Amino acid sequence: MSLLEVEHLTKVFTSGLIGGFEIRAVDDVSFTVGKGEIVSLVGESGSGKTTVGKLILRLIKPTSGRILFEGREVTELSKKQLRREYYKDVQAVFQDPFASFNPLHEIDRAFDLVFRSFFPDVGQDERDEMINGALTQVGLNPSEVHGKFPHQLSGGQLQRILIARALLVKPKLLIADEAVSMLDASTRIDILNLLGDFRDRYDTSILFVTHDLALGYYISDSTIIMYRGTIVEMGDTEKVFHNPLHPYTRMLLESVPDLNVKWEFKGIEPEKEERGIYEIAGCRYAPRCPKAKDVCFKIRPELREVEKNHWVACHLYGGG
Ligand SMILES: Nc1ncnc2c1ncn2[C@@H]1O[C@H](COP(=O)(O)OP(=O)(O)OP(=O)(O)O)[C@@H](O)[C@H]1O
Repeated sequence: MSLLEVEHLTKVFTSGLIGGFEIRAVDDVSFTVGKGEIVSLVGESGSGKTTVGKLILRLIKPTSGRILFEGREVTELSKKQLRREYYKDVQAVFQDPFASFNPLHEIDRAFDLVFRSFFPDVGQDERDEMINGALTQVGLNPSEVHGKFPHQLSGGQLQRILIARALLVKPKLLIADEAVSMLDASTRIDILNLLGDFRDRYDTSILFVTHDLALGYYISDSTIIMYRGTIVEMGDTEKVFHNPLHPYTRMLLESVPDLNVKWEFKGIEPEKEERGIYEIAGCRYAPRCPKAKDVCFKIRPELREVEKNHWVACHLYGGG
């Protein structure tokens, strides 16, 4: 049994009040995260990555489908079970560290809820020791953090504090949603290394949500490529990156800026029409796909295992 099993997960939002249309932000998505596995969820803006993370965290409810954590249905947990049990096992770090702190409170207050919820019996000395240990582990000097307000620290420092807080709980699963996107390149690598180190030490599983292919490749064992709410390709990271099969994955990989290539103006792509995309019965990528055939617009291709631990949803690979 995997630590996390996501089965046929679907989330439909209604957009706009008058003449509103439905957005199938997550559409029949299934995947697993094993114990100690780092899985990247990759896709461009609007592909549904954050919605998947929010559904797993039970911040929103699915329209249909199941989320099993250690075999237990997450959608059926009560608020009390979520607070007391689930969030002890599943923690998250989001993109914008500034948004996660109250600007009027000293940084130290950020740890209050963790201690109230998960370590209510810990005394002040032990609490200080735990916090200082966690801060040191993420490369911070505790004396430079205590008593400070958020505006007195950099984005990188704040993000490290949030990671320290999440890891203090020693969760079984960490959802890192664009957790390093706002950081400069060297801090970013430090934090990625920290996450990898934490996985090695505590066997923590990580769902690493990113639009950045290079970061996903660097950190993850498995990769899931999403396009407009659907999984188009997934499997061992090495296989997905070195033998990409779906035309969308190939296009994404070809779009990664190369240090040897200079910018050249090629015109501005017109904005994509959301409404049309969600009404396509077949592959959502068909309108953009240079290889699309008639069947691609009509029938949704199923994910097929094309080699061991490598799945692709594309009619070019018999995905009908
Ligand atoms: N609460 C909501 N109400 C209506 N539509 C929503 C809501 N949340 C997300 N969506 C829509 O669902 C789709 C998927 O959004 P989501 O934030 O999951 O994508 P994403 O891949 O995480 O993108 P980004 O990288 O830009 O955060 C988008 O079209 C978005 O506009």
